[in-house]
Amino acid sequence: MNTVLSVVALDYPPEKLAVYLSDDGGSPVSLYAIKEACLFARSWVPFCRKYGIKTRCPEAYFSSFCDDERLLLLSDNSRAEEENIRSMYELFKKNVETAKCVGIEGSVMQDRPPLIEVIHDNRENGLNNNDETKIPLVVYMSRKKRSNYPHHFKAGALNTLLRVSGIIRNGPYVLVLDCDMYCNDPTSARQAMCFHLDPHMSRSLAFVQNPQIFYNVSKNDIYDSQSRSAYKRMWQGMDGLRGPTLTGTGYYLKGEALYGSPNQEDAFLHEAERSFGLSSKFITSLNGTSNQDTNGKEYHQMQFWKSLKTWPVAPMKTTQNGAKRQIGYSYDCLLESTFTGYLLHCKGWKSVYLYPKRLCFLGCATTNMKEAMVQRMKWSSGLFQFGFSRFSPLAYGMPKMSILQSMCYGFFTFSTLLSVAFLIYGIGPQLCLLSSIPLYPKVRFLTHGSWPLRLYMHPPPVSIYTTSSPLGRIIQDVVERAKNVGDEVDHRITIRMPRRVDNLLRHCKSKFQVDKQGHRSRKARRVQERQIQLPRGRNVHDPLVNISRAKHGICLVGGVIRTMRERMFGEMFGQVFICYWGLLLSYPILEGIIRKQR
Ligand SMILES: O=c1ccn([C@@H]2O[C@H](COP(=O)(O)OP(=O)(O)O[C@H]3O[C@H](CO)[C@@H](O)[C@H](O)[C@H]3O)[C@@H](O)[C@H]2O)c(=O)[nH]1
Ligand SMILES: [Mn+2]
Repeated sequence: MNTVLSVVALDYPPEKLAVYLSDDGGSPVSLYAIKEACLFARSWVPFCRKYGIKTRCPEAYFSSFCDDERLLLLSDNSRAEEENIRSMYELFKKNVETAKCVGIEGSVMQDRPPLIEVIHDNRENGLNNNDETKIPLVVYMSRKKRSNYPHHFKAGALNTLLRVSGIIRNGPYVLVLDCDMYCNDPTSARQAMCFHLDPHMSRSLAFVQNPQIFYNVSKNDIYDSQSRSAYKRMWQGMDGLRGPTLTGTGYYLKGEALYGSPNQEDAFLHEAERSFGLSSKFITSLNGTSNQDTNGKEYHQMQFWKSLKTWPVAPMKTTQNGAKRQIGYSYDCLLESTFTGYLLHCKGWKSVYLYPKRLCFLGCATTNMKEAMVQRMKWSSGLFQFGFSRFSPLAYGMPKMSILQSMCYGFFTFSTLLSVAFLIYGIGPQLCLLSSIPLYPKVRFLTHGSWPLRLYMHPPPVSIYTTSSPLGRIIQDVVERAKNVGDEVDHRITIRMPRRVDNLLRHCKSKFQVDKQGHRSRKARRVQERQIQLPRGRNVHDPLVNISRAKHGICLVGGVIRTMRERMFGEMFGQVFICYWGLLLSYPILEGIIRKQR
């Protein structure tokens, strides 16, 4: 509910804002929680507006992370008010946590009817409310589910949301936010609108993407949650082409982009019924005329869902030559966001990367190795499937976008194949060391692989030099990048490679797995994050990781003894180094395995 509260409090005219919660679990507790959250929001939002509070996610605001903000903003007089709000928040949390005790059903039914409920209607008391106390429209939605019927996971939920929101308020721009993220800057919508309303780019701009950054990443970031290579480099680079790809959360999308092509003068509305099906309400909303008063009762009725004609299969549009074309979020790939973003780029839409100093959105990263692996596996298998589908960037994408852009997409989708190279790289040099077969030129440093980059060490004088002189800073930057490459190589060998094997072992078929949702306790997460947390019980990765470590160790010891005996220091230097670093860098995983075995 913190996600909802943080967007309800966005610094944007409340009458132009509508917040929809899609509860794909269909849990009565969520419905109860959002009602309670709305009650709390009536005090929380005016409080935030009054004191210009930046962190409008209450859990974050009342945590120790925001001590400075609280001290800066609040004078002694307002302390009492803040205490009052805090106790209201605690009460809200307690009510939700104990909801099951007061008879609210906690279990989730597999087969269930759709439900939509307007939780807060900002028009019910007329439009003359005091702006300070007004909050936007809040709607709860849970779509129909049948256990024997595909629901298409998040893409299905998003398409239903698009239809529902199209009929209720029909906002032209949509912010998609996962339930494990929150809005960290109330001006985020205004920032995005600067791009969307810019006359130079608005006609072809489909979405403004924010990076997906997590608040609970420790200094070591052992699970690589920051995805630095993506958010700090690749997305910036793609911004110079047609823009970064869609990352699934924290983006402001122009709804129209999903239905038509850029620079099209509403042409997609001709013969709209043929194109979008028989929902007259939805057609009206596409014409931009639907802006109904929300009458809470109306949405309880099945009639509403009937009029909506929710898409059971991929939403289709019939083009002028009679061919069917998919619209909305695509169901062709489990990574619905990246894939839909790619299709938008293929149609000629552009995107923008927004990476402000104060991040607009913050999320909760995975907290143990199993979760991290499951998530990465979902991404890699989704991308792999996409790369080899008929929509492959190298076949379908190449004629529709620039070579550079299709190469970027090609890199995402085929980088899974690099694991084969890394597998060879992680076995070959070590075994050759053991058998005294030199692979690298005699200590010729900058010629092969990433191992020389890892030579970088950080003694104090080097640190002082690198931080105090401009040249030093450049060197430091280069070295940081080199280290990142090194980390990436190591990450591939130690984490991605076993994951691929695991993926293959698990019936060679991709499966969508949802991670544990919600915001985790920051403190608990920080403590955990210092050490790798391996899941309990036997895991298919353990033997692989153990074999890999044992091989590194044996090859290192055996290889060094042999090198010394045969006096081949120069020839074997590179291979000895690889073994040494391999062992050293995988220490956290070894530690995790040992701790788990104990
Ligand atoms: O059947 C489903 C499955 C998921 N979700 C929602 O989708 C979001 C993302 O799901 P999550 O399990 O958190 O996936 P992650 O791997 O953490 O998500 C990353 O990867 C997804 C693509 O698989 C992107 O869409 C996300 O934005 C990105 O954060 C969450 O809000 C879920 O509630 C649904 O609504 N219905
Ligand atoms: Mn998530």
